[in-house]
Formats: sequence, structure tokens, C-alpha cells
Amino acid sequence: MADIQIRNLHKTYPGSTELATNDVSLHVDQGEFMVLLGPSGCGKTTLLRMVAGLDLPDQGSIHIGGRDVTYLPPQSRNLSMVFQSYAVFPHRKVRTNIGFGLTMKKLAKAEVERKVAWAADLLQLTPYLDRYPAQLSGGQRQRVAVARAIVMDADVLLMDEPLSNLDALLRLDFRAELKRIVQQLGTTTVYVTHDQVEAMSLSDRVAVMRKGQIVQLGNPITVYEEPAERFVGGFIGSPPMNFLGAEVREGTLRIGSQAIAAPSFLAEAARADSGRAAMPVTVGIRAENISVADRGSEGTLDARVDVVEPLGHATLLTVDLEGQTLKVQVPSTVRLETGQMIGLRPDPQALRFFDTETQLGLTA
Ligand SMILES: Nc1ncnc2c1ncn2[C@@H]1O[C@H](COP(=O)(O)OP(=O)(O)OP(=O)(O)O)[C@@H](O)[C@H]1O
Repeated sequence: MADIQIRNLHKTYPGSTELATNDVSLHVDQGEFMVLLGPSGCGKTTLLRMVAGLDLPDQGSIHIGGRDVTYLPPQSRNLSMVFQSYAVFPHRKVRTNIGFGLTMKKLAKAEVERKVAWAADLLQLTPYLDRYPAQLSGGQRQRVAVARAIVMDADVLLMDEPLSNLDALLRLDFRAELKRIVQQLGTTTVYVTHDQVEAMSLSDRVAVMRKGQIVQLGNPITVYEEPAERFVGGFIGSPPMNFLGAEVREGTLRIGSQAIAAPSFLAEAARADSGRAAMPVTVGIRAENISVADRGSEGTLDARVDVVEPLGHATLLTVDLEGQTLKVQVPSTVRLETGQMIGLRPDPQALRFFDTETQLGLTA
């Protein structure tokens, strides 16, 4: 086990003018499970490839366990990798596939066999050791790739979308399995995904990336509940956070022609900004933090139900609030009709605020 210290990494690919990573710094603690999360093209894979030694940065440094590995080849970094295409050797049996790296390291045959048996047991592959990859399911093949990585006893495990080739159900199963294994091993892990659910469920901390930069780093619940900027709230969560245009005026939060109480820090900020009668803000609120209440009661906003989607465990509403659309999640016992006018009560504690111009979070 070792920590990873990434400092000020810059990378531009030849022929490109855009920075694939733009001054990225990140410390991954020893034994930590760090997820790099972000939309396609944000630089996650580039960052992982530089940690792996598959790409070199233009500037910056990478230390693993205190050792400067920035320009060392992959095999000198004591790490193992699982990448998207699971790249198991088709003409070799599962046991040979799993033991491949150990055999290359010239470990004694008995030692290779012992470790292969251990990894196969951990990944529930023991019954398949004498099969060829073509005789396995997608999930089993993926497990072979993981087994091959973990037998190496590396300091660091790097994974790039390792579940991307699996169908939804297999993904769910294997996600839990992966979490169990990595917790058991305690290996420092960096895991790339664009799937926010995977990031939430697996990570100790998540680094959310956008356009080559880390825009928020924190434990997944904090990132979900306290997005540092609008982009993060809109990327994480299903449905994503709702955003409403609003104004802070005379201690209230005005949304269209309606008003609810503004939190005191915002009311004060608006008062201090005396040059303007009202301060525009973007309000963020998650679907599950809005309840349906009697129209006209304290703290409620009138809205019209546009779509009712029963999900089984809950019902998802699409509502119209004076021309602004939002999603509301209510218990499945709440019966509502399309076109019905309802009162919405956002939980005041769950309201988030963003600067309308910069899109950055506003906090007390
Ligand atoms: N070999 C390459 N040559 C030129 N540009 C590249 C190369 N690889 C990546 N890029 C560019 O660098 C940027 C970051 O790409 P990267 O693959 O790191 O993103 P990503 O977040 O991993 O995306 P995805 O989720 O789609 O894999 C993108 O703009 C991409 O087009």
C-alpha cells in the first residue's frame, strides 16, 4: 500500500490545443478508494494513464509512496491495472490468465498456484479455472481481469471503467463484489467512471472533473448534498438537482410571482448589495427534498403537475412552476393527476444557492 501524490499535472496531446488535464493536483491516501468522475472528454482517463505511466505529463509530478515515478515506465511503478477492454488472453485458460503477471515475474510455480487459488476464491472463479475466456460470461471475464490485477500485490490498483462492458444487472452485482474485495485488500485504488451511481456507491472520496480540472473533491454524500457548483449538482444524482431562477428581495426568495423565506445569509448579502433592489440567484433543490403540501400554506409554492411517473418505490412528478420545470419525488401512496395544481414545500435545509453568473455555490 502507498499513497499517491499528484501535483500540478498539465497534459496536452500532440496536435491538440486543449489541455486534457489542466493543473491537476490530488492526494490519494494510503488504502483509499478514489473515484475520478466526470462527463466524456473531461480528462479522467488521461489522468489515470499518467499515474499508470502509459502517458507522460508536460508538467507536474506524480509520487507513489513518496517515490517520484513521473517518468518511470509502468512496470517500475508497482501498480496493477484493469482497463475497459478486459484484454484477457483468449487462448489461455482462466488460471493461466490470472497467474500471467506472476509467471512473468518468475515466481515459483507453487507460489503462482497458491495466489491464483486465493484470487479465484475471492472472485468466485474457482469452478472456472480450467475454462477458456470464450466459455465465460461477460461478468466472469471481467472478474478474471480483476483477479489478474489483484494477485500482483501491487501498491496501487488503477481501474478505468471496469464495469462498462456489463449489462445493468451484472453491473449491480459486480459493483458490490468489487467493493467487498477492495475493502478486504485495502489497496490504494483510483477508479475512473462517468457513472455517478458507481462513483457514489464505491468511493471513499470522489474527484469530480470537468474540462481537465477537478471541480470538487469530497466524500460522495457531501458532493451529492453540497455541490460546489451548478455543474456538479446537475451531473450527480438521478434525477439531477433541480435549478430555478430566483431573486432575493426584502428577506424573501422570489420565484416568479411567488415568495418563500430566504435564508438569513442570503438576505444579508442582498441587503449589503444595496445598489440593487434584488439579487438574482439560482436555487438548487433535489427531487426528494420537495414535498407536496396544501396550497397556500406557509413555505409552499403553487405548481401544476405535468407528468406523473410511478417508479414502484416512489412516484416522480414533473411539475411546472410558472414556466420553470422541476422534478419532485413523492411517496407512491400520493395520488395526483396530470394538470392538477398542487402546493410544493421545499425543505428549507436542503435549498442550495448558486451565483447566476459564475454558477459557483453560495454558502453562509
Ligand atoms: N490520444 C489522444 N490524442 C489526442 N487527444 C486526446 C487523446 N486522448 C484523449 N484526447 C483528448 O483529451 C481530452 C481528455 O480525454 P480523456 O480520454 O482523458 O477523457 P475522459 O474523461 O476519460 O473521457 P471518456 O469518459 O470519454 O473516456 C479529450 O478532449 C480528448 O479528446
